[in-house]
Amino acid sequence: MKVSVVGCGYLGAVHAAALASLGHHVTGLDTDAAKVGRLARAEAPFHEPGLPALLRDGTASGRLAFTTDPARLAGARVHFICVGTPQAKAGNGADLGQLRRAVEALRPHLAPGDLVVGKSTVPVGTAEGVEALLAGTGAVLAWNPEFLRQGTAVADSLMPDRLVYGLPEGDGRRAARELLDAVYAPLLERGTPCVATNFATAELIKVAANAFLALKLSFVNAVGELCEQVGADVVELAGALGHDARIGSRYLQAGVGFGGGCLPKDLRSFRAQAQERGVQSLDELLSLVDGINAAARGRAAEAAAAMCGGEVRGRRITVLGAAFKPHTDDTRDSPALDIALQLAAKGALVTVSDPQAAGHAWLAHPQLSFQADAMDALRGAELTMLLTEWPEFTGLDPVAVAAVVDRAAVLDGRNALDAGAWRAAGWAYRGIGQGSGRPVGAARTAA
Ligand SMILES: NC(=O)C1=CN([C@@H]2O[C@H](COP(=O)(O)OP(=O)(O)OC[C@H]3O[C@@H](n4cnc5c(N)ncnc54)[C@H](O)[C@@H]3O)[C@@H](O)[C@H]2O)C=CC1
Ligand SMILES: O=C(O)[C@H]1O[C@H](OP(=O)(O)OP(=O)(O)OC[C@H]2O[C@@H](n3ccc(=O)[nH]c3=O)[C@H](O)[C@@H]2O)[C@H](O)[C@@H](O)[C@@H]1O
Repeated sequence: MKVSVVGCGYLGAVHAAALASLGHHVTGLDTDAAKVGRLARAEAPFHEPGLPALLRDGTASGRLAFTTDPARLAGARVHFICVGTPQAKAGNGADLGQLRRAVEALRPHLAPGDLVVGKSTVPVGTAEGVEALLAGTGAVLAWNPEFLRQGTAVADSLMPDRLVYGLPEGDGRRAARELLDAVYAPLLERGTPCVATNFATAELIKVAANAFLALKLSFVNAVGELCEQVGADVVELAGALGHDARIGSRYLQAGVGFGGGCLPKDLRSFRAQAQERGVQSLDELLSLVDGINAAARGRAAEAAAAMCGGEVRGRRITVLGAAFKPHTDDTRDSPALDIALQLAAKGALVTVSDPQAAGHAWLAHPQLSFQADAMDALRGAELTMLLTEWPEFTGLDPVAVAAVVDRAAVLDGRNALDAGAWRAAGWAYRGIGQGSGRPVGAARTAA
């Protein structure tokens, strides 16, 4: 089938390439000419494992093209809208400007019977507004939220846990369902569960899923704070909770909290939606989740000060990680960068290393020093902080690292290092939420 994808960022570029791999003819549209240029040359404009191969295959097959010209979307039967819905500059709500402009640009090129499919994450009620914008075109609207994670976006797109269809009331409902089923036929044939519902439920499923993940993370991080005070270990506690199938072990990795372009802004948008409709309990719950997450970053900065003897001013601190999580170059609302900036603001001499995100981060934050190579970044460090658990960092040899730092003290902000191995190599190791009873700040000088 001929389909279009409007907005080719972290979601849209992967969606376009994945649809081409399913056999569809895909044209991707973006307003960013540089991004379109790279995609048209089958180059991924950001780091996403598996995407370069998918782009190369799609381009070579002649089924994948990219453009900045909305007129080239005419003739496609299904149009996926994947533009950004960031947090508005003022308040917690989402900024829907990209969405409105994308629909307006697409509108003149729609034909009766076309299906427009919203994939962007939006506040409840948005689809109804988009439907009104499409009036007179003869096109039908559906909302099909996306659940992919950056870093595993290709696999998540091709093997999702479920599909959600928000379908219109009335005449267009059956046609919308049939077209979506045709687009996702290979996934449905494999037995992927599909939930077909109305617009409002589909919109809320998406934000509720992200808010629930955030809730789980803030829960374990708040419990971790108590663990630290009483000599308990949140890693062991979370492992034990995870054995209970009703709780599950995923999203219980305690540390410096969640970040990225979605969980934080979706949590706040959901809050704004609850607030607008007077659902105070949900508003307050989400506000606590957000507050606990912000506090986790502050506590990591405080722990760093404690490990430096109470004061970070003038101390050389190496931060391992700039991306909001491993396997992406995305630094949007990154806990690692936030903590690095908090420490730099207090006068620490911060050097950051990241296998993929250092370039982005350096452009935005010239007050931090960056080193591409982790060992170079660690040379002379008085405190090492692991804040993004890239395998390049968790696989570091603590003996080799101890030989290049000034003080062998490490704060493991993701509880991802082998604590026993680091301690055995002479390191003062501290994990977040791990109240081992060891005196904080008792860093041993490297041999
Ligand atoms: N990043 C992710 O892992 C996921 C994102 N989402 C949702 O998907 C949406 C997009 O997110 P990202 O891809 O992360 O954002 P992004 O900022 O990486 O991508 C948005 C793209 O849309 C383009 N754009 C803006 N206005 C446009 C217009 N009028 N016409 C054509 N292109 C336009 C931008 O240039 C940019 O390339 C958001 O609603 C997000 O919440 C949902 C699931 C996963
Ligand atoms: O709407 C979105 O954009 C996406 O948001 C998240 O995906 P993503 O932001 O790519 O990243 P996650 O893997 O969910 O991680 C989010 C944050 O939580 C942190 N995290 C995750 C898991 C964990 O156990 N502990 C933890 O601190 C990560 O380090 C990261 O900062 C959701 O997992 C996706 O389902 C959703 O589609």
